[in-house]
Formats: sequence, C-alpha cells, structure tokens
Amino acid sequence: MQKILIEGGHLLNGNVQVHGAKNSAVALLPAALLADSHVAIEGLPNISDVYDLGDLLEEIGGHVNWDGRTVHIDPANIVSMPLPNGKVKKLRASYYFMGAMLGKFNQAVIGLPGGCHLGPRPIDQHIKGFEALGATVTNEQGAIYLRANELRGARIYLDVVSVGATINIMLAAVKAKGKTIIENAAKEPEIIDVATLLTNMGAKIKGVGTDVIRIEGVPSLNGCQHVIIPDRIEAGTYAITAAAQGDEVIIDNVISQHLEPVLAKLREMGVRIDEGDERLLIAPKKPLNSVDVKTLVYPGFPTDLQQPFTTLLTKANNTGVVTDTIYSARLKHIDELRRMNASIKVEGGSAIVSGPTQLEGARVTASDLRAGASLVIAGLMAKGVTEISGIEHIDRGYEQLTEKLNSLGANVWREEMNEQEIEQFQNS
Ligand SMILES: CC(=O)N[C@H]1[C@@H](OP(=O)(O)OP(=O)(O)OC[C@H]2O[C@@H](n3ccc(=O)[nH]c3=O)[C@H](O)[C@@H]2O)O[C@H](CO)[C@@H](O)[C@@H]1O
Ligand SMILES: C=C(OP(=O)(O)O)C(=O)O
Repeated sequence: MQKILIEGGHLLNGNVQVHGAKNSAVALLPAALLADSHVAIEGLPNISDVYDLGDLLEEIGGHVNWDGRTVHIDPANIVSMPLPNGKVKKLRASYYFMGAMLGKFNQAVIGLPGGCHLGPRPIDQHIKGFEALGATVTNEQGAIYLRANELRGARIYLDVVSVGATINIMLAAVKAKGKTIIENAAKEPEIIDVATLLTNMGAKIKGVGTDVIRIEGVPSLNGCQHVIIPDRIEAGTYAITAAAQGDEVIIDNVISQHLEPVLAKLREMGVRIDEGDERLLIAPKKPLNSVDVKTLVYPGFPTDLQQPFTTLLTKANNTGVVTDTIYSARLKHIDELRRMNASIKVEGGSAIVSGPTQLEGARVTASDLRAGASLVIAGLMAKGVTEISGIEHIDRGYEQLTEKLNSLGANVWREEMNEQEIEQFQNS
C-alpha cells in the first residue's frame, strides 16, 4: 500500500495533458458488449476503474486487448454470466453491466456497485427504468437479479436527474422492441459520448443532451470505432490546481464549454483564463476573491469538482460558501483540510470557508476520489510536507498524477506505507 507525499510551496508552470473521460470510459466499456462484433475505443485513461471494467468484460467471455490507449473488445463470446461479487464491488460504474447485459441477454445478475462513499447513492431510478421496460428486478443477498421475457420500449420519467440511470436505461432500451422515451434525463457530456458510441453501433437515439431522449429499438448492434471525449473533471482539477498554485499553466485536450461553470467561478475569483483551441491557459496573477459555489446537474457546477474547489477557497480573501445539492454529505475532505490549518465551518450542509489561510503540511487521508484531489491541491499549497493515504481512490480517476504535477514543477512522490501506517489507515 502506498501513500503520496508532497513538498508544498512550488509554483507550477508549463503544460499538462488531459486524459479521456473516466465517466465516459466506464460506460463505454460495458456498452461495447451490446455489439455483435469488434469495438475499438480510442483515448482511454490509464486508471484503475478502466482496467477493472476490462477485467469484468473478460470474466464474462469478452476478448479485451490493449494497444496503448486504444482498447479492442471482441464481444462475440460474451455470455450472460452472473457478476455478483469481486470487482463489481470496487467501482460505481459496474452498474452499467445491468443495463448492457439486460439489453443483450434479457437477464443479468450484478452485485451492488461500489465507488466513492458520498452518502446514500440509491439506484432506484435505474430499477424503475428496467421495470418499465419489462424486467423483473429483485435484490437477493446484495446482488440485483434482472429478468425479462422481452424488453419493450416505454415512457420513463426520472424522478431524480441521474447520470447513471439515464445511461443504464439507454443501454437496456437500444435493443428493446419499440420506442423508449426518457424524460427528465441527465444532460452530461459523457451521456452524449455513450450515445455517440451506441449510434455508431447502429442504435437509433435522438435528443441526447436535452432532457428528453427518444430511442427506437433495433434488433442488433454492430462493431465500430469510437474516440472518447476529454475528461472535464480532470481538466477542472488542473484548472483549480493552477489557480491555487500556478504561475502560468496550459491545460491541453480540453473542451472548454464542458467546464463553463468552473471557469466562470475562477474568473469571478480574479483568475485570468485564456481559452484556445482545445486548451486553456490559467494565470492567477492577482490575490483571489472568495465566491459562493452551489453544485447542480449539468450544465451547473459539477459536484465532482466541489471538493477541489473548497481547497482553493482557503486561499481567497473573505468567506465563500460551498453547497453540494447533489451529494449533501460529500464533506469528508473538510476534517482533513482542517488538519492542514484550513478555517472551514459546516453549517446546514454547506461548507463555509474563511480565507486566506496558509495551509500547513500534515498527515491526511483521502476518503474518496475527489477528496483525494482536494488534498493533493492542499498539499501543493501548504508549507512543509503533506502525506496522503487512501490513494487507491485517487488512482481510480487520475492518470499519472505525480508525474503530471512534477512536470509542472511540483515535488510529489509515492512511498510504500510501513506496517504501523497501514494499521492506522485501516482503523481510520
Ligand atoms: C461513474 C459516474 O459517472 N459517476 C458520476 C455519476 O454518478 P451517478 O450516476 O451514480 O450519480 P447520479 O447522477 O445518478 O446521482 C445524482 C443524484 O441522484 C440521486 N439518485 C441517483 C440515482 C437513483 O437511482 N436515485 C437517486 O436518488 C443520487 O443519490 C444523487 O443525489 O454522476 C455523479 C453526479 O454528477 C458524479 O458525481 C459521479 O462522478
Ligand atoms: C464520484 C465519482 O466517481 P464514482 O461515481 O465512480 O464513484 C467521481 O468521479 O468523482
């Protein structure tokens, strides 16, 4: 087990390249099993969630070959094998095997998903959608059993705007008989990316990117080639990092429209941002002003950047209020930031950050992926050395984080934890 160490205080300069979107990748891989022949997906990130999903595809008979950042999936021998345990429990997106296997085989047995602990993360809207399409869904000893004689298109209104439910229902509906309409659908760019893959496979989907998606079922789907979109959350993390500790940082492979609410908030804080062709230049030349931030469904401010942004606010003048309306309990980074001298109060579900404070290096634990990112940014800003445990969460979503930061001038490294540290971490 490893930890990340950061010697803070170095000013960051230079270029950083963004990888393919984690939250697309983790849906594109299960979606590929719906095809009858070879699917190639280009630009995948080297992160543990992606490898775990590749392993799950192989467990059910898929042939998965990596050629650099391109994965080739031959789904011809995939069978409807139950996936009740093992890697499905490691990540959230294993739930996409429910929709994809139900769509392909009219049945699936998938363990309840893992992923970041952000408070309750129900999947009732996924199940509502599967049932509307004609499936019987039961929860037996922690695994979801889905069975249908045949899937039939239906009109499904989502009670909650959900990325996962929108994609999962699309995956199940593309081969259902007749028309499916998903109302109150989520509009995230990753949903459009998955619909693009499915359309290239021969699916008939209209309206993605709006809150009404219409799907006309087709009997079969073919193989295809697909290029993944850039990861807006990784790009946003580097934009926030640059605002916190940068001189001039250029972020390459960005669709800046995907980051509008984050760039707007950074500009409101006084950060200079130049938008170029697939790149952003971030240059925080002046003292930062605090802002309030409220997370919302896309195109609002993304919950996945709330924790990193909270860290940035510790450097700004005055008080900023951060409210996460998607995951009100996504606050586990706050205690760790306080250990580093941040002045943050939690009141009524909002984090009230008073600044500016000089953060100080400390031993802290990443409880989830973006809490990890927020602590890394804090470590870069802090005086002294910060030690972060729980970094397997960070590796779920950030490729070569230490290498990328060091290329910008940071001093970040990994070390093996000793037995006592592992014990402390496991008891924390
Ligand atoms: C793999 C992946 O893409 N993960 C992203 C996805 O997670 P995920 O797809 O799990 O998140 P959802 O969009 O489904 O969740 C949004 C909100 O809806 C609630 N909800 C969701 C489903 C449901 O059946 N019932 C229900 O009540 C959730 O508790 C949450 O409050 O979107 C989240 C919100 O942008 C991001 O933080 C995650 O990074
Ligand atoms: C919450 C996240 O991921 P997951 O849904 O995969 O746990 C995230 O990417 O911030």
